[in-house]
Amino acid sequence: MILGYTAAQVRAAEQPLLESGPAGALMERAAFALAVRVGRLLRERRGRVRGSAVVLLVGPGNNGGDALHAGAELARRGARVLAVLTSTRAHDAGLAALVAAGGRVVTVVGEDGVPPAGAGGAEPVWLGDAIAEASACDVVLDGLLGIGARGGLRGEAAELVLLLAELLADDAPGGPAVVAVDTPSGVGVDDGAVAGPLLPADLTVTFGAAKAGLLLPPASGVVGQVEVVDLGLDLVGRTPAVARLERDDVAALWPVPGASAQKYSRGVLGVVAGTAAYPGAGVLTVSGAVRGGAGMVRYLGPPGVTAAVLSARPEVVAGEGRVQAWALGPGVDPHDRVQADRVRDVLGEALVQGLPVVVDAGGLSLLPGRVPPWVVLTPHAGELADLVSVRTDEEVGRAAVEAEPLRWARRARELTGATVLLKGPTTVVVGVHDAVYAQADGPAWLATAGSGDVLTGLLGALLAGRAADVLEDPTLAAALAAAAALVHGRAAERAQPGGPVSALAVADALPAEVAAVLDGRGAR
Ligand SMILES: NC(=O)C1=CN([C@@H]2O[C@H](COP(=O)(O)OP(=O)(O)OC[C@H]3O[C@@H](n4cnc5c(N)ncnc54)[C@H](OP(=O)(O)O)[C@@H]3O)[C@@H](O)[C@H]2O)[C@@H](O)CC1
Ligand SMILES: Nc1ncnc2c1ncn2[C@@H]1O[C@H](COP(=O)(O)OP(=O)(O)O)[C@@H](O)[C@H]1O
Ligand SMILES: [K+]
Repeated sequence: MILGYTAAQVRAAEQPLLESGPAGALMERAAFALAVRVGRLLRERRGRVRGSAVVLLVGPGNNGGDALHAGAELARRGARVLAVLTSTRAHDAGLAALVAAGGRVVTVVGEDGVPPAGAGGAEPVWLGDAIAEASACDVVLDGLLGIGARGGLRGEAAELVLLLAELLADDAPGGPAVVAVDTPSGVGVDDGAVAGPLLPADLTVTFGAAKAGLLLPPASGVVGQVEVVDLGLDLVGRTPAVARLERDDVAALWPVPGASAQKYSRGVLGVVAGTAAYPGAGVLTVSGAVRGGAGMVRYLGPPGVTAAVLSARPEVVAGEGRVQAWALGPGVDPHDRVQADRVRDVLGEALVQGLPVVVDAGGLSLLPGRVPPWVVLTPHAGELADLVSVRTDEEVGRAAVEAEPLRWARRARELTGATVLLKGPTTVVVGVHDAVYAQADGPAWLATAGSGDVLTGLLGALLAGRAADVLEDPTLAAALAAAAALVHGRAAERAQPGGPVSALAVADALPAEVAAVLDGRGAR
């Protein structure tokens, strides 16, 4: 599990180490680890460190200090290192170390070509020249802002990043790798907000612990691979702001049949999905459930859709009967009276009986005022925007939700009482006690019609398999939702690595992905 902490939590955990060790020791350790990692990257790209070109983008604080010290280490190993200062202040010891190691320092600040005070006599250069150097080097280190950032980048740093990011986005492969120092500069360290220009990173080397903003969307889309440098911070007892499950965590959550299992004990899922207008949603939802490992699936819907469901998945049983959980709503047009009433009735009954339920798509507008946390909503951004807008006098649009997914997922949880899984490139789950998960497991190919229906069925199967546990401990609902998002995302990659997938292909890849997750755990 990767845990993400706030800037304040990391600073508090650093404090005892800063007080007990010699001045600058922590930064030197951080910078040395950064240099080792960048050295590895340079060897992968150029065969060796000596002779390679590294450009440091340096801001006013300790984040710039990290970049300068790492640059000094790389210069000692023979790299050609250029530091570009974007502020009138820069970390003194870092500057001195870089200069002593043979690095060059330029500044893009200063009026009329006069170098700024306190920048070690840096040579003034035009912004365009600094950008040309950065775009032609092997690795750019983004050390403009770290956990001291307040809001997005401003001033010369913002201009530099805007233009460089545009240039690198347009460039064919072969441009520099971008390594973010601690965080891509200017991201919301605690909330993953993106306000202003950013340099998307290939790799983020983060110090002490992952910062929450690196895991949360939209920033999670620009961090590249995240590597945590262990600085020995003691974070025990501090509740992380966000968690990201990995395969081992999911293995521990997944219901595995014991030797004496039978289909009913494994969990029966009831599905109400699909209408004459959207029959495929019924097929995809039951496919997610059957392929995801439900003990049994019961389907309720119009005769035409039932026929399609049974022809695609003969394992399904049509009609009513006892279930341990429900999956409701994919392909349900709220104007289709019969199927909409069925969703309402089933939901009402499930709430009375106290059964876990997944509610998706058309089912979201049929939800009563308040529901318990073992009801899991699975909207995409547009559906969540509608849900909030209908229940408040706030006029929320899809773009607003995409800009601040966690904020709006929390709002939806507050308004409904449900556990909320907000789908997107990074899927955010908010559950009981404000537990937050952020999963980024699927390729962008997963953004294809019907793939959300498969997730609904899969999560339904999971809730049915662990229904009693979820009711006893409702915090589990969010963890299971995050687990379903992981398996769903990885199944898409497994279905066609690096290429397009159809929703049904994602469902078909679920058994192999579940087996891979469980590999080594054994049956319990
Ligand atoms: N603690 C430790 O021992 C260790 C810390 N480490 C490293 O330190 C980093 C944190 O360093 P930090 O605290 O100096 O903050 P940092 O992010 O470099 O810059 C803040 C400065 O930028 C400015 N500024 C703020 N917002 C701005 C904006 N939007 N646009 C423009 N400017 C803005 C603001 O200046 P002000 O506006 O207040 O004058 C402020 O001075 C951390 O990420 C990690 O890399 C590691 O070495 C491990 C050991
Ligand atoms: N850019 C992306 N990268 C990875 N996964 C994505 C991306 N965009 C969407 N997804 C995932 O694809 C699925 C789409 O679901 P949804 O929007 O409900 O589609 P549908 O309603 O057609 O089934 C979700 O699981 C979502 O998390
Ligand atoms: K940075």
